[in-house]
Amino acid sequence: MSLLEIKDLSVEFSARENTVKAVSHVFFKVREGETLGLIGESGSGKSVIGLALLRLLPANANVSGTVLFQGQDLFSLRPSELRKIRGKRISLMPQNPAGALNPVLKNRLQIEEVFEERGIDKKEGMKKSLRLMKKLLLRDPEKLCDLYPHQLSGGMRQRLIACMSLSFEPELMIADEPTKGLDPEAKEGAVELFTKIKNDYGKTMLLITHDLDLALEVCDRIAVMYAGEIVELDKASKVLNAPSHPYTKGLVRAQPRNGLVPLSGQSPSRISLPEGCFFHERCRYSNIECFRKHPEMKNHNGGWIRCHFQSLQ
Ligand SMILES: Nc1ncnc2c1ncn2[C@@H]1O[C@H](COP(=O)(O)OP(=O)(O)OP(=O)(O)O)[C@@H](O)[C@H]1O
Ligand code: NI
Repeated sequence: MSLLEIKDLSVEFSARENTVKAVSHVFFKVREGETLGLIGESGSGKSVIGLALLRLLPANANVSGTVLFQGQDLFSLRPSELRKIRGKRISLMPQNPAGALNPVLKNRLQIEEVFEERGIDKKEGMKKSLRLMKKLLLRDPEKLCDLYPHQLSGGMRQRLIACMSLSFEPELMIADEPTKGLDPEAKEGAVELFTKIKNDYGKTMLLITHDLDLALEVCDRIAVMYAGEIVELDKASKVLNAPSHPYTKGLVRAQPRNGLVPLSGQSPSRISLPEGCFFHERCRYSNIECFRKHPEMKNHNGGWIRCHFQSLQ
């Protein structure tokens, strides 16, 4: 069964006299126990999806579509009902973990405060967090709790936040750019961390990342975003080792291990998107049809692709 189902999700931001189309007609399901990756270049709409489904976007965001969590429509919940889900049944590890911790509070107090805010006994919560910290590769967690956030490395901070999120036993974890700003060693640690969260705790995850190595190691399936829409969705190994969409091919070739061949050109303006395929200007296969007609998502070798010429690839 799908734990999360997103149907026709669109997000527009009104900014002065313009409208920015951040996310357009996104569909996907995340099955119980599955890790779905969201990849795509900066500005493609990944974080906005994570924030939209928890209704955490600012007031100038116009959101449409349906988000079902265990069959329950999150967009029709009252704020009090949503608060019971947010941070507890669905946890979000934000894009900037440093910003998620208060710099003047020792780690122990941060953890206790998070439990208090959610109406959970802080001593109980602390015990649970410490147990998780031991399991999730943090040495000497007691000592770590007596330090301030800035005394921890980026990787340690991330583990601390992961433990805090996991202690609420969320059914779904959303992690936004968990390896951003980490050094190579900490990045490897993050792969280990998320693999453990997935395998030992069987968590269902939505993993938003630029880090294709992390995505390949941890994700079961991957959705590739371009200019606010999904252009390819398939098993992780297929998307990253044998991509079908010309954009995904470019993204994979731009990886250091594949020669760092950059994808030329820029993604289109989100204020006036092209009529045809959003990728046509940068695509080496494009022709007149791509210029005129916006491609629909189609089945392709068991996955999904938004391209007029998938049969040629
Ligand atoms: N509050 C906002 N007001 C106006 N536009 C916004 C707002 N938040 C996001 N956007 C726009 O929405 C689009 C998608 O942004 P988003 O942050 O989801 O990208 P992303 O894929 O997460 O990028 P990155 O990889 O850099 O984190 C961008 O064009 C961005 O400028
Ligand atoms: Ni983002």
